[in-house]
Amino acid sequence: MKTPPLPRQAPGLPSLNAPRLAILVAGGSGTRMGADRPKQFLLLRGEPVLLHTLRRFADPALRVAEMVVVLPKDQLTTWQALCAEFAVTIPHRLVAGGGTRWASVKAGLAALVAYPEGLVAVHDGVRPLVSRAVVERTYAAAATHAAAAAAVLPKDSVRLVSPHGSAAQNRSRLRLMQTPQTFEIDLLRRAYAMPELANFTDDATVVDDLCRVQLVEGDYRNLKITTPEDLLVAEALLSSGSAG
Ligand SMILES: Nc1ccn([C@@H]2O[C@H](COP(=O)(O)OP(=O)(O)OP(=O)(O)O)[C@@H](O)[C@H]2O)c(=O)n1
Ligand SMILES: C[C@](O)(CO)[C@H](O)COP(=O)(O)O
Repeated sequence: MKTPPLPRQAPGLPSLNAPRLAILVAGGSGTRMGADRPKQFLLLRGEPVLLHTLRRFADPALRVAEMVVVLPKDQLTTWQALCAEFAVTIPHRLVAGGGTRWASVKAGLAALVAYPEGLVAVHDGVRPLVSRAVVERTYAAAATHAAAAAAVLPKDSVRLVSPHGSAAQNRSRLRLMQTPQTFEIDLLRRAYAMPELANFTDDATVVDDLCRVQLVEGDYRNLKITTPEDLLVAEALLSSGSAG
C-alpha cells in the first residue's frame, strides 16, 4: 500500500521539529512598584520573582531548548549573585537590555542568532505564575499560525474617555493581552527589524503589520507584577496552591 504523503506545512511556518526558544524580558526598572530594587528581584515566597518565572519555563514538559534572560545592563551582576545565593542551575543566557521593552526584546532576539528556525516565546520576567498550559497553548498555536498571544476577557465594564466625556465599550470585543506571545522566529526578526513605534507595548503589536496574531486563552492568575498589591495577590495564589 502506498504511504500517504505527509501534510504540507504552509509557507513561512516552522518545521514540525523546530526548537522551542524563550526570551524572558526583565530589563525594566520597576518604577510603578517603587521598591528599592527592580521588581524582578523582589522576593516572592522567599525567592526572586524572576527565578519563579525561569523555573516555569524550565519545566521539562515544555521542551524549551534555549532560554535568554534580558536584564538591565547595570543589573547583570545582581542576578548572577542571586543565582549563586539561590543555587540556580537552570541553564540560561544573559543579555543586557535596552531603554524600552521593545529594545530589550530586540536584544534578546539578537542572542538567538544561531537559530535559523524555531518558535520563540517572549514572556515578561515579572509574570511568575504563568502556567504550563498557557505556555503550551502559545507554542502550539504559533506552530500552526506563526504568531500567537495569550489574552483574557476584561472582567470589568470598560469606557473610552475623551475630552467630551466617556463612552461605554462592548467588552466582549476586547481582550487584555498577556504573555507569552510566541512567534516563528524569522517572523519576529522581520518585525523587530522595523523602527520602534510609541504604541509597541507588546510583541503582538510589533508583528501585527506582518501577520495576523492568533489569540489563545490566557489565565487571570498570570498576573504581571506591576504595583505592590500584585505581589500580595501573587503570594496568596502561591500559598493557596492555586497558582498552577
Ligand atoms: N526597558 C525595559 C522595560 C521593561 N522590560 C520588561 O518588560 C516587562 C513588562 O514591563 P513593566 O511591567 O512595565 O516593567 P518595568 O518597566 O520594570 O515597570 P515600570 O513600567 O513600572 O517601570 C517586565 O518584565 C520588564 O522587566 C524590559 O525588559 N526592558
Ligand atoms: C507585554 C504586556 O505584559 C502585555 O500585557 C504589557 O503590554 C507590558 O506593558 P507595560 O506597559 O510594560 O506594563
